[in-house]
Amino acid sequence: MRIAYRVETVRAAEQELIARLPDGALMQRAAAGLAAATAGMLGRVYGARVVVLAGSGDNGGDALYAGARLARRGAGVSAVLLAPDRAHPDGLAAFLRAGGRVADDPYDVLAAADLVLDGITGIGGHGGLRPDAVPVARAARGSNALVVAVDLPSGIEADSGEVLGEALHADATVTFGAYKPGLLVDPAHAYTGAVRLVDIGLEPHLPSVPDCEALQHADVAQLLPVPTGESDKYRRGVVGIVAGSARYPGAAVLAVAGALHGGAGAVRYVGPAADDVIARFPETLVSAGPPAKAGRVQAWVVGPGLGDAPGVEEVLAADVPVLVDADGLRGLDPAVVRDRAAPTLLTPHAGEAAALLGVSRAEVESARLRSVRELADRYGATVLLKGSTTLVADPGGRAPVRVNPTGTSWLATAGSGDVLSGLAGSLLAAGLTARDAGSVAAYLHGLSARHAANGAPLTASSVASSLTNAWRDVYA
Ligand SMILES: NC(=O)C1=CN([C@@H]2O[C@H](COP(=O)(O)OP(=O)(O)OC[C@H]3O[C@@H](n4cnc5c(N)ncnc54)[C@H](O)[C@@H]3O)[C@@H](O)[C@H]2O)[C@@H](O)CC1
Ligand SMILES: [K+]
Repeated sequence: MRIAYRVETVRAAEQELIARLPDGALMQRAAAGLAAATAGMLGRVYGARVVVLAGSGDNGGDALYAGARLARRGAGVSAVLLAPDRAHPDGLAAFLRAGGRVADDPYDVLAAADLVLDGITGIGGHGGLRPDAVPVARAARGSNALVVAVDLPSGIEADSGEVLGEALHADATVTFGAYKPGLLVDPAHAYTGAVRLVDIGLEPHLPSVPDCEALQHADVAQLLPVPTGESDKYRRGVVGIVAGSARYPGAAVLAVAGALHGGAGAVRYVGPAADDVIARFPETLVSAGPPAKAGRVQAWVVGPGLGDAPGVEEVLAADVPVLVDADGLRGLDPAVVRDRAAPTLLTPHAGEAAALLGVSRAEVESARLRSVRELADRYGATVLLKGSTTLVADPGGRAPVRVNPTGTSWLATAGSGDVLSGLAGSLLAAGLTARDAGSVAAYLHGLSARHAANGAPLTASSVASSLTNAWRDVYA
């Protein structure tokens, strides 16, 4: 599991740790880790041209101390001080002692740099880069140098993953002590490049429950339902799919395809696309009547391609977990969802989430963490917000928000959400909690898309059929 903590928590842990260490020791740990990681990226340190962008806080201090270490190893290191009279005094002194130089002209040194250390702001920065830092950041990004963010890319919001102004797009980020939510969640995540965590001994001082977490292969392998000797198709769980319409029969087929790959013992389909579903997947149990008459299921999926057809409230009246997606989300009444005793999982994309929250789509996309938490609270339900970094939140902030790390932009294709809903519904029927079902489904779905795309456009059908490989991948 990759876990992330908000700034307040990181600072509290740092204070505890600092109290037990000699003055400045923690910053030295950070700088040593940063210099080692940077040296690895450079390959050859001796003779390399490094530029340190140093802001006025401790983030600049980290960068200056790391610059000093690189200078001692023979790199030519120049510092661009964004606030010359407020630069970290001890860091700057160490930097100068090691042979580092303060640049007369930032643009000259940046044009010739092999590597730039971005120490403008770290966890103390808010509101995007200040106007005077913007041209320097742009020149760094416009050069041929590798840009390495110190702790986090300057200009992003560490806690929320928002980018409120301009930020410096890094090729890699070296972060200290713990991941921060903004390193995992878009849009900020898109600025980080590969993220490396440097251990500074913070872990024992951090609480056991983080703010965000991202599953890894091993976590998913543990959560996936595996049949045992006593299993039969009913004990493995039956998932019911209420989807499709005369206009959108394909959504039914894709949701069923996802469900068949999700580990439930059987898939029931209820709706007008039964012929299409059977033609493609003869193993599906189909029925034309209302959901209540379809036979027992352990979870329902309702919504993909449903159009204006009714049926959502009827499904929500069932006493089993229900996943509501797509058309099923339109005008969904929070009171109806809140009154349910069994779990509910809502799976909106940004546009659907915006409609439910009564805000613009852009607002949801720029503040994904806040939006998913707000929706979960409003509906008293687990919410999976689809997108570049899919998020899964439980209501009441009880559990860390899950951030899916496997997404790929190739997934932005028609029908891929239908596959996801069937897959997650199948996992619900197999007995996973809404939060686990949603996050495991998002993980497999992203992995499957990477298999299916392999560097070229994919189709939703191929995402469904590659799910088998994604499962194997996770177990391997
Ligand atoms: N507390 C500690 O012991 C440790 C802190 N560390 C480093 O310290 C950093 C936090 O240091 P600080 O709390 O001093 O904060 P930062 O260095 O992140 O930034 C604060 C400074 O930046 C200015 N600033 C704020 N927003 C800005 C903006 N948008 N544009 C330009 N300037 C802006 C502020 O006026 C302030 O002077 C961490 O990110 C990490 O790099 C590490 O050395 C590990 C140990
Ligand atoms: K930074």
